[in-house]
Order: sequence, then structure tokens, then C-alpha cells
Amino acid sequence: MTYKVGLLGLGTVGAGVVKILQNPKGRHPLLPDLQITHVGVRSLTKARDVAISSDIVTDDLDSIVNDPEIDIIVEVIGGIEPAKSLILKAIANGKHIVTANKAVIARYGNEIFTAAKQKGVYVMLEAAACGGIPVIQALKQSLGGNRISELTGIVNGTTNYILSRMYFEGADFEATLAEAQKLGYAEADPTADVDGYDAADKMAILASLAFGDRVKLEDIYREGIRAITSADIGYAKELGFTIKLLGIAKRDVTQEDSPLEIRVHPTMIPLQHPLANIHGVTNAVRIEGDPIGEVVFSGPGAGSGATASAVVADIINIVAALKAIPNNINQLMGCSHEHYAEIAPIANTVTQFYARLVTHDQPGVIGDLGNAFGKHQVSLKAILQKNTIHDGLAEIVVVTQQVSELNFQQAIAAIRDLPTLHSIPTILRVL
Ligand SMILES: NC(=O)C1=CN([C@@H]2O[C@H](COP(=O)(O)OP(=O)(O)OC[C@H]3O[C@@H](n4cnc5c(N)ncnc54)[C@H](OP(=O)(O)O)[C@@H]3O)[C@@H](O)[C@H]2O)C=CC1
Ligand SMILES: N[C@@H](CC=O)C(=O)O
Ligand code: NA
Repeated sequence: MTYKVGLLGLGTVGAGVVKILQNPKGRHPLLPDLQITHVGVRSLTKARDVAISSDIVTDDLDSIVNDPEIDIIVEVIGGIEPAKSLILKAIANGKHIVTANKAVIARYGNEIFTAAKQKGVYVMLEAAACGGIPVIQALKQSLGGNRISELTGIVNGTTNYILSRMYFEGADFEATLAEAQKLGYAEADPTADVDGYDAADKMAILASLAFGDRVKLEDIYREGIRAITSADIGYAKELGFTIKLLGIAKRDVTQEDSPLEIRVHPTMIPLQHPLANIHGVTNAVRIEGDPIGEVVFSGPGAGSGATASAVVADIINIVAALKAIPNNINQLMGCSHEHYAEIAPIANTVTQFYARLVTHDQPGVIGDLGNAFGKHQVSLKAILQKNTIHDGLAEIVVVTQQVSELNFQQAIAAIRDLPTLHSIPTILRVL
């Protein structure tokens, strides 16, 4: 039996999907059972880098999701609308969904999965988090016997590409972002990558699968990478660290009903940590579970072929499940969470901090800083004072011991009031 696929979007990911399906030799034996019968795009005149008959390409995407012949809709147009409405219409019409759209799933997953459950259809989303890395399948299936206590990852390829180039080559932020866009890594609006929104979307999805409760996007503490400068990268190197945009989700599994800690922010990572050597567009997710211990997945987090690999895997899974159990949903492929996780406030986080401060270069500055930190129970692990930078100003870098976020922020508020302080250009958390 042939399964008919309606493909919404023929950009970076959509074109990658077409290329795989057009060349099935040596790949999974189910691939020849799939046929892309319709492709939906915005522009009918744009040049495409895949050979596809213009007869099946349309700009009327509603006609695809309403076509009774189509079994599976692959949504790779991105953005919230019309993607969300098209997914919901397709579900209402009894079609199975494969999507790479973390923005829609992170915001409307509740509505979409509830509708899918009612209609008895699959919504598959492997490409929506960490591109080609099969981490969603691992969380839904392979790690099902574990109680997960921590999931930490580099989940955005664009920012990892930028930070790696800044670290190794001293590359310029804007120029490197433009390259990431050209390579097809960045979102249509790259502020989603740079400001951590894309990573937060992915962490909402990954954490809900890892910890068993849905996560509201607005509950995730988020910072992007705009504040990172070559000065911070230089200090990171000097102190034996690198800087990565991390998503961190953890729960104290020894305490019943303990809240979930979940945050996305640039982080100083010691060079010996498994995530420190993940460079370029590569993503990695480190999961700690009982009884497995530590497991690390890494691979390409963005790009045409890598992301299409995940999309096609989802399509194959649906087809295999339909062949095996046509009228029932395979529970290992669904998302059945009904409750929202209780999220710990960021003020409760306990972590180390790095701060780069610019002060007036005069006697007593270090004492003032030490007093302010000490008064708020913030112990320092390292302090670096550089030569006067210019015009009577000095740069001082501190790394704290493990402290509570609340105490640290109170100390910083007190330091901002010191007459000897000029500015605090960067504050980073340290892993
Ligand atoms: N690029 C990547 O590496 C990854 C992307 N993703 C996700 O995959 C999805 C697609 O990304 P990507 O392929 O990069 O995006 P592109 O911008 O390259 O492609 C989007 C495609 O959707 C079509 N499209 C967009 N809006 C509309 C609309 N309103 N009506 C009709 N067609 C529309 C475009 O048509 P036209 O070509 O005519 O303009 C284009 O073919 C996004 O959700 C993204 O987050 C996930 C993982 C990695
Ligand atoms: N823009 C995203 C694409 C994949 O999800 C990224 O850079 O990771
Ligand atoms: Na993935």
C-alpha cells in the first residue's frame, strides 16, 4: 500500500525531505511506500534546488490539508500561523502529522495533542528539538525505564555556531550570524535563535518528555547570547572555561513533588565537561537518569539533510505503526501528558556566577566588592584584576562559589550602588 504525504513547505527542511524520498536506495525499505502527492509553498515562481513536478506544487495549503486522499501531513513551513491552523485542520480531517515546528508545539502542544488524541492520529516531532539527533524518540521510548533527574543541552545550532566561531577565531557576531542564516541554520527571524527563544521552545518540549508534565513556555527563565563579548571569551579561556547557550532542566527526584528547575542562558562550562567540546552547528543533550546514569546524545542540530533525516524517520514510524496496528495508537509514539509542571522560581537556583565589572581604579574597590558580596553570603572562588583599561577605569572579574541566585542578585544590586562602580557589562552562570 502507498501512503500519501502532503508536504507543507519546500525550504531548507522541505527540500531535504524531498531529496531523501526521491532517492530511497539503501535507506529504509518502507520509503518506496511513500509518495509526496502535494507540496505547499508561498511562492510558485521561486527557483527550487529540488526537481519536483510543478503539477503537485500549490500555494493553496488548505486544499492539501483538506484532501481526503492524503494520509500524512508534513508541516515544515515554520512560524505560528498558518502552521498551527493547518495542523489543527489536518488533525480534524483525520491526518497524521509530522512537524519540525517547535514554536507551535511549545505554545499550542496542549491543544494539538488533545485534538490528535480525540481523532486517534499521530503528531510526531523529532525534528523539532535538536534537528537530526534522535533525542525525542530516545525520551519517548528507549529511556522509558528511567527516572530522569537532569537534562542539559546545547539545543540551538545557530548560537553554538556563533559562539564556537567567536571562541576559536575571534569571529564577529553579526557576520557569523549572517553565515548561519546562509547555511540554513537560523530561524526565519534569527532573534529567535540569538535571544534564546528557540532554545526555550525546545527545552519546553524536551523537559515535558523527560519529566512527564507539560511545561509552560512563560515559566522558562531565558537569556540569549547578545551580551557575550570577546572580552568574556578571553576571560573564559584564561579561567579554563568555554561559553555555550545551555538549556538546563532538573528535578530533585529524591523529594516527592519537587518543582522543576528549567532555564536557558549562556553558561560558562569547564573545558573538561562533555558539553564543552560540542562545536559549530552540533547540538548535544546530556541526560541523567536512574538507573542508566549519564547518557549523552550529540549530532547536527540544524541544516537541511540532518533535519530531514528526523522528519523522514517520523514518517516511517507512522507508516510502520499504521501497518502493524491500523486502528489504534501506539502509546510509545504519543504524548499523553495532561498536567503542567510546577516550576521553581529562578531566585531559588543555586549555581556559580561569573561577573565582569568595570570600576573606577582607586584604592578600596576590591574591599567594597568583597564587603557587598560577603554581606549577602556570596563567597568568591576567583577574582582577577586587570591593568587599568582606560581613563581611570579597571576591569575586575569574579567567579563565585555555589550561591543562591537571590543572594547573588541582592549583592549585585548593592554593588550597582557603590560609588566606585562604573558598570557591570556581563553576568554569566557557571556550570
Ligand atoms: N532549518 C533548520 O535547520 C531547521 C528547521 N526547523 C524547523 O523547520 C521548519 C522549517 O524551517 P526551514 O525549512 O528552515 O524554513 P524555510 O524558511 O527555509 O522554508 C519554509 C517553507 O515554508 C513555506 N512557507 C512559509 N510560510 C508559508 C505560508 N504562509 N504559506 C505557504 N508556504 C509558506 C516557504 O515557501 P517559499 O519557499 O515559497 O517561500 C518555504 O518553502 C521551521 O519550523 C523550523 O523551526 C527545525 C530544525 C532545524
Ligand atoms: N534555528 C534552529 C534550527 C533548528 O532547530 C537552530 O539553530 O538550532
Ligand atoms: Na531531534
